[in-house]
Amino acid sequence: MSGKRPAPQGGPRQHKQTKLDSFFSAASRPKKPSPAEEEAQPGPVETTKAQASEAINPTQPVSPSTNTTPKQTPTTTLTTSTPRLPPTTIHITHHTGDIFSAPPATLLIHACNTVGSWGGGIALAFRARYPSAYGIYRAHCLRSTPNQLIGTALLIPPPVSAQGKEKALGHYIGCLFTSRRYGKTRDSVEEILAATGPAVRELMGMVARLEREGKGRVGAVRMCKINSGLFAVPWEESQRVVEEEVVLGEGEVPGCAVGGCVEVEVWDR
Ligand SMILES: Nc1ncnc2c1ncn2[C@@H]1O[C@H](COP(=O)(O)OP(=O)(O)OC[C@H]2O[C@H](OP(=O)(O)O)[C@H](O)[C@@H]2O)[C@@H](O)[C@H]1O
Repeated sequence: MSGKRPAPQGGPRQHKQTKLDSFFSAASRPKKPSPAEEEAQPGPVETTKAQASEAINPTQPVSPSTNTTPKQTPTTTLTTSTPRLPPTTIHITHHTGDIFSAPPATLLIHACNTVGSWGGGIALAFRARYPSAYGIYRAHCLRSTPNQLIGTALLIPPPVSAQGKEKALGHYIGCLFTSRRYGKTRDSVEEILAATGPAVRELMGMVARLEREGKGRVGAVRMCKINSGLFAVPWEESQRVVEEEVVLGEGEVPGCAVGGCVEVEVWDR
């Protein structure tokens, strides 16, 4: 079940980004090689960082290939005073209840491994409720390597033609690839946190792109306490990364943002 993988190394990436570091970090991530040609999946959407693979069905994905993330430019530009669009950040509010009770068009976010398993924790609940989304997630994982997926995201719009129940829920599913594997071979806390910021940022950019292209509209964003269960990362640390290290630039801001802020409702039972 679990892939064999050496125990997490003791020297994970340093993790003390500033907002500006974070602002540019995602854009500098290595791009995936050319996208594998893919069979049309029955489910809706998918995307990886540099995967230009769209074309799954009418709901269409959000390909990051035309992502509008700021181009990687010499770091010297960081200090220029050229006015940019004011950055947008994420603000978390806490709620008690069932995350799945969300109205249609809500984006539900959870953390995932990169090997294609929704086998435990809230992922298992996602799998039961959104079987076609699980199929898309799994196929997506099988087309890429853990190192290609880590720190990326997958946005799965509600199915247009799948089973009635899942379609009726009308939820967007947001997968954050925050650990390469799961169980005992999951990534270290530091690695998971280092992957969380870029994955959240990419997901927000995917939503923005989807909306810009007229392919959908996210009304609200809900998230579980990502990484805090089976991945064993204290919730406060993930919260800090999401609120302090994710800075959205031009083209990365979902339409539900208000006043330079995207509200992410964190739901816990
Ligand atoms: N049914 C339910 N309804 C509502 N809330 C539920 C719930 N079950 C748990 N929660 C809460 O949801 C938060 C996150 O806790 P989780 O342990 O789920 O996720 P995580 O982000 O730490 O880890 C990700 C890996 O867990 C999975 O399982 P596998 O690796 O496949 O085995 C994935 O696939 C990944 O790999 C915690 O606040 C839990 O209290």
